[in-house]
Amino acid sequence: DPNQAVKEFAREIDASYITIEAIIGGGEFGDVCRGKLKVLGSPSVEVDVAIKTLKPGSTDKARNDFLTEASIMGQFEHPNVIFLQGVVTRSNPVMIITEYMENGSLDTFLRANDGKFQVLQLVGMLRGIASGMQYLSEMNYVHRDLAARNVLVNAQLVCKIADFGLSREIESTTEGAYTTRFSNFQGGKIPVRWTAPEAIAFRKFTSASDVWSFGIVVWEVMSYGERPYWNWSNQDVIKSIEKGYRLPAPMDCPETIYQLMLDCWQKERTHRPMFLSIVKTLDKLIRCPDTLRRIAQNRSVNPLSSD
Ligand SMILES: NC(=O)c1cccc(Nc2nccc(Nc3c(Cl)ccc4c3OCO4)n2)c1
Repeated sequence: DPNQAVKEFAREIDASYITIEAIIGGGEFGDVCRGKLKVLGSPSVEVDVAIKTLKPGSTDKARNDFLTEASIMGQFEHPNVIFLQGVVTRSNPVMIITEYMENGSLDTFLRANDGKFQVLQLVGMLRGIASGMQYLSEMNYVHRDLAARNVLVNAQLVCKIADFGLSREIESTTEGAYTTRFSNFQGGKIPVRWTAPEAIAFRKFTSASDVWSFGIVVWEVMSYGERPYWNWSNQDVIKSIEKGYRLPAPMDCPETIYQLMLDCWQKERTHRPMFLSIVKTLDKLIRCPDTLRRIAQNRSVNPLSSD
């Protein structure tokens, strides 16, 4: 029962403890705002928070789907997973309150800062994402939609996994991130260019398919937010991957990081690394920066050409 779950895993916050300061984004259910939350027990102390509001007049199903994200988020506690402060459900609008991530979503942040970070900073972001995903996989949570757009960045460049729940933000364009392959989400709006072949073909979503998506996130980060497979159609992406094509190394990408991507994109899911080993690999590269000096060749071959 979604209402029971949100009571069990999410603290009820009185709306009088919340001050909304600005609208910073929008989503499927309503606005995303920046604001302040009075700290319980010390009302003169306030913390920065992000506030997701459910647009008034939403159906009970939309309310349940909206609050499912909070029920899931409320079960997690990890430095690389977005922290839930609580929910407002006893007054309108219904709200989800989380820690505030100053730099917003990772894809937008990277595009706005193209070329501005050292490789070591980019690898540090990836290490955080892998660590958050290792924790979620240990909690037996399969994300199904790991992508740079669903990772948030704070002022210290710490990356945290966000966007939990059954429903998914639905892209407006047909060729957006999500494509309908089945009638409802349990296989429905699939973000094809981030999704492992077995999950596309027969809905086999596992932590190993999340590892495939992580490989695409690595490519997105090293490409400063480039769109995976550029403007290719989703069908061309599926056909090319089936023929063995893989994304080329981004410009100036270390050989070891490109090899990690290729490992995550093994066709056989049992041959892909686990998140635990990915974190260890990234830790070794960060401890020995010389291993990041050798740059991968930036070659690309058109996979659909007849030859
Ligand atoms: N354009 C933006 O959305 C934006 C811009 C700048 C900073 C943030 N920052 C930001 N920080 C934390 C969370 C979110 N968004 C978010 C998510 Cl992803 C899931 C659930 C939830 C949220 O807020 C409250 O409940 N955002 C978001």
